[in-house]
Amino acid sequence: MRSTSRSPALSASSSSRSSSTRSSSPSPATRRQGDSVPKTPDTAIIQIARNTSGARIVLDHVTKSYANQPVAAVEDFSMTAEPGELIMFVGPSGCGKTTTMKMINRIIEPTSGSISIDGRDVLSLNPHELRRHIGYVIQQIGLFPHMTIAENIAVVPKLLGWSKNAIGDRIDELLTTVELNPRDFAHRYPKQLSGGQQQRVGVARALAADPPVMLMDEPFGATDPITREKLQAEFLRLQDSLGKTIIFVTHDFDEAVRLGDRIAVLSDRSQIEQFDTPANILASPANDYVASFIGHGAAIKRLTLIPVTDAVLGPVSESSGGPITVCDTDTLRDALDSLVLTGLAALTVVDEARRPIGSISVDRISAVLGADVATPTVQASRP
Ligand SMILES: Nc1ncnc2c1ncn2[C@@H]1O[C@H](COP(=O)(O)OP(=O)(O)OP(=O)(O)O)[C@@H](O)[C@H]1O
Repeated sequence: MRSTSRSPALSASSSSRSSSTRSSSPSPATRRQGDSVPKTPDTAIIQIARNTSGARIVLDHVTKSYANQPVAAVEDFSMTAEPGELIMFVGPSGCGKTTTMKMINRIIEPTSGSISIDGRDVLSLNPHELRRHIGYVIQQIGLFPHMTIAENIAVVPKLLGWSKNAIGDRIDELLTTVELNPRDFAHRYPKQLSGGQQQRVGVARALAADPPVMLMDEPFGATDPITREKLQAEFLRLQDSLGKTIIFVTHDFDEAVRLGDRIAVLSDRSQIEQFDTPANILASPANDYVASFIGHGAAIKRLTLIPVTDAVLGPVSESSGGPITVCDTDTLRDALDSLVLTGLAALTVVDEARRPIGSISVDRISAVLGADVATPTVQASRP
């Protein structure tokens, strides 16, 4: 099931889930609709929110059984996301990815098990407050159509009682961060933006209160492949500087490989088939299920993760010395693309100052993947 189009603010204000006080809170099963919402934020939430550069999330034996369903949607799920990690949930439709993720900000309440953020039991916190401090981005974006872009981004900071000036500064900063000029975009309405631009605003809005945790449910799924790739690249740059702890749900294994620090490959009821780095999963799938999920082209996918300098480079004399070169910051996949496109046997690898440091060929790329290819053992000269 895909997420609803509720924004963090909307889900906070329209949710019928109850609030509860810390430590003495009832279990999820006994929380009642209509419990009062504390006016002042819970101190535990303030402490979580203070840690803006990423929090540790622990899910411990979490199960979710929906009413009248014969089997659990999520069964006995345990996982730890370290501070600043970008964890990808990948699995087929209906396997429980979204349910698992939505239990972290309590849009969905677990049936049993515990979830903590930086050691604080999420299930004992006020869910409305909690959601204001967890960024949430979804495929359907969920921008409020009757609000300008600036007003959309301002929703959560307003709820948190920020001053007008602080909110204005934050809007400018965030729009600039997601590469939308505030002067051009702040006063437009969502329908006056392209899908990709709206998605950027969705990310900006989720970041508004500088949350330590972001939950992202197929955020780029509705965009065309070119926009999607651009949004992914921007998002990676952003995450490099922000270092949030992110749980990111996707159907797309290639997206998981491209973005994730670690990937959880899930099967029915959110059973973890493998939880590891993209490189390790591609190199050693844990079982047939994971291998079939990776699909064809595992070798090519692995090349996208390996820098060209991991190959034993040949002497520069092996390459044509022509104008087409490969940078030492490129991946082996980039090098392979260039070799295929030029039809050359080898290409020169250059450093940042464009000085030749060696050459790369298809054989040398294959050797990195463990293929038994005889390549001369001349080491590249490196400055
Ligand atoms: N509110 C609900 N009531 C009953 N069953 C539900 C509800 N929400 C989800 N389910 C069921 O729980 C299972 C997991 O759903 P979930 O949306 O978490 O899967 P998913 O992996 O995110 O799927 P998709 O990739 O298609 O979004 C599915 O079998 C789904 O039909």
